[in-house]
Amino acid sequence: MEEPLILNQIVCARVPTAVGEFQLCLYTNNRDDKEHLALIRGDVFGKENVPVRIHSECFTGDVLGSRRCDCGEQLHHAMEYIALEDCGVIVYLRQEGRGIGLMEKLRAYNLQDQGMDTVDANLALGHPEDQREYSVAAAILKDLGVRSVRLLTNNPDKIADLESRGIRVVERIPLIPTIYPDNAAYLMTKIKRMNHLLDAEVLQFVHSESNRNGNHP
Ligand SMILES: Nc1nc2c(ncn2[C@@H]2O[C@H](COP(=O)(O)OP(=O)(O)OP(=O)(O)O)[C@@H](O)[C@H]2O)c(=O)[nH]1
Ligand SMILES: [Zn+2]
Repeated sequence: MEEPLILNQIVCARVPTAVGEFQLCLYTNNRDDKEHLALIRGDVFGKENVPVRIHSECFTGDVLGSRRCDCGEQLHHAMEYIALEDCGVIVYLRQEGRGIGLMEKLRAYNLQDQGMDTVDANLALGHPEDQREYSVAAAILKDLGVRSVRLLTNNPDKIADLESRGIRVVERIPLIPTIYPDNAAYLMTKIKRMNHLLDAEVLQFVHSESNRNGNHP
């Protein structure tokens, strides 16, 4: 049986950003050697209906603004949303590349440039389509005293996983991506093969964009 998860909050520091000030708290745990993070606005302890984003690290999207995916935009939308509410948490999980790491994600990108979609590229490299789980995220939310969440996500598996770990998700807040020629096929795959909850209009737009650009997602 798996060892019980032990989580330690090591340090928190003030981070002023373009959308105001946050506290950034760093956690260690006994399951992996990653420094998982919580970016916190306001007093969330004991609160219900807290806006929460569980974000998986994407160096290319989050730092470089890559348009292969919608990660960078999702992170910034979540920060803006939480700033407007003046309350909320972004749990930043260091599970780069849906858990396969940056090296393998870059290999997967090369396979995608040869015509595979994001799911088949992972499978071709010997990885599951999604290697993530959210035990550390749930433990961080419990550590912060968050009682129920309004989750910023399009991923139904993330909601189910969190709920199975005792986090009450009272609402889903959709994240609507900007569609570019470089991410249209990728978004379509997320809708069709990963059950992501993107609106019908987005689906239609993705269709017309990918047809216009001759892509076949
Ligand atoms: N292996 C792999 N990982 C990717 C690819 N594109 C983005 N990622 C990673 O996918 C993770 C984000 O997952 P997404 O599928 O974009 O979104 P999600 O977290 O499942 O769902 P949302 O909450 O709606 O954002 C990050 O860790 C990215 O590094 C890809 O083509 N291949
Ligand atoms: Zn990304």
